[in-house]
Amino acid sequence: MNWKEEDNKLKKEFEFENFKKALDFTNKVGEIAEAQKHHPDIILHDYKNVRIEVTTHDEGMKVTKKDHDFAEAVNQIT
Ligand SMILES: C[C@H](O)[C@H](O)[C@H]1CNC2=NC(N)=NC(=O)C2=N1
Repeated sequence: MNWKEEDNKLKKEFEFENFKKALDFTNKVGEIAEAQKHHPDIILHDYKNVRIEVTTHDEGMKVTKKDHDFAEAVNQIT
């Protein structure tokens, strides 16, 4: 599935084989966030699932091109 837009956020759920892979992915997402200076909420839950949610705080919590660019960069590492 691609990213869903809900509550003024882009959201996507990822499932991995195990906790280590989920954590590694989480760290890679963090690198992208730092590189783009655009930071998501990253929820690692049920030991092997990661939910990413992103919105643009500087625009009053609205979805902008920055969020779409961020989502595309995350898609590239999955
Ligand atoms: C100065 C700094 O780059 C800005 O405050 C950045 C930080 N990371 C950010 N992350 C997100 N999701 N939205 C923002 O508006 C935002 N602004």
